[in-house]
Amino acid sequence: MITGTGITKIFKQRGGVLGAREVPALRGVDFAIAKGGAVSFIGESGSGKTTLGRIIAGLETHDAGEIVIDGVPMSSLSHRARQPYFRRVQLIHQDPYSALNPTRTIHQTLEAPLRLRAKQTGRLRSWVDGRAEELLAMVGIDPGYVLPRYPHQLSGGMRQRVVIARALTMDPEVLVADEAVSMIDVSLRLGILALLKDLRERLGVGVLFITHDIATARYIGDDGELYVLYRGQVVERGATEKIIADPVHPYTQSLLSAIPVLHGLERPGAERVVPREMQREGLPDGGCLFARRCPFSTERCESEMPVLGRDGGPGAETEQEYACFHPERRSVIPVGVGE
Ligand SMILES: Nc1ncnc2c1ncn2[C@@H]1O[C@H](COP(=O)(O)OP(=O)(O)OP(=O)(O)O)[C@@H](O)[C@H]1O
Repeated sequence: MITGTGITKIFKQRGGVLGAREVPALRGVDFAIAKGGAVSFIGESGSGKTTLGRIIAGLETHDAGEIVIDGVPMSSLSHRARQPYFRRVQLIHQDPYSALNPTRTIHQTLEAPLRLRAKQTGRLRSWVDGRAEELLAMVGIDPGYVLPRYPHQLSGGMRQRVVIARALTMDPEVLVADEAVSMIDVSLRLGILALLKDLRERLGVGVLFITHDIATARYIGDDGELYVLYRGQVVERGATEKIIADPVHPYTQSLLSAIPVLHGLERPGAERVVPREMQREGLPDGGCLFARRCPFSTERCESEMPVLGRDGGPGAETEQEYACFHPERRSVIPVGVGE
């Protein structure tokens, strides 16, 4: 189990004439990823998804908050002592082209981490080659074909499978898949998503899926949890299917309204939420982060920041949380014709 409480990250960007400026990438994010669970973080570009994934994988520091892995708060450990914990979280890079060293064969790519793993777990070195073959077979590629080859000799889809196999060398509990299919050919995407789903079922490995695309979040974690991030804040959280069917936050509703309708098969939902153009000047200070774009915002939204709250109170049957003063369910998703 991996949990985060109040995860906050502020980047200092060197500005032009105005000097350095602080960019809050994450504003007190709470999350929990259970073993074998599927959690998706969704949000538009700049919402803080990648930063959060990197923090969870131990590749980025945070300014406030706590990450707890298997009951151990990471802040209580030295940098060195944290490493075995962060080994349990492996990041799958979105770009399979730059993620693999072009000068190494796939055999060499897998051999190095497997040797380390053999040492850590007291196995013989002879275990390494067999394990490399096993992992490649597990991700659906022929070891005999792939092992002697260099990355440039493989398709994007195959490379992404090798990247996943490499992540599995460390026996992770959680795979962080950051836009894992965005850079590979559309025709190969479903195969990679199906593989991640399969690994969840077969190995019980948890998947943290980071995406701007609600359809992929739905595919990978239809039984999981969805977190909707907007400008570093979780604005809605709950069971993926529930949020997709019944979004409450206007930002989530606007994301779902943007899903294209399949002509002849679907018709648009009864309502559509279209965000207003963002005005650069006068960004809300202290108010709801979405207020200036929200078609339903009121004076209160401009001056007070809503916090994530539970629907129906503690113990409510469905646990859906949202940060909005004017929650209203709107049926925005396309519905099948004849339903
Ligand atoms: N190394 C960095 N230095 C300064 N600012 C950064 C850095 N990394 C991210 N940011 C800023 O932090 C905010 C969140 O970025 P992040 O990449 O986490 O968002 P994202 O939701 O993953 O976006 P995308 O989908 O475009 O990758 C953005 O405003 C970004 O400009």
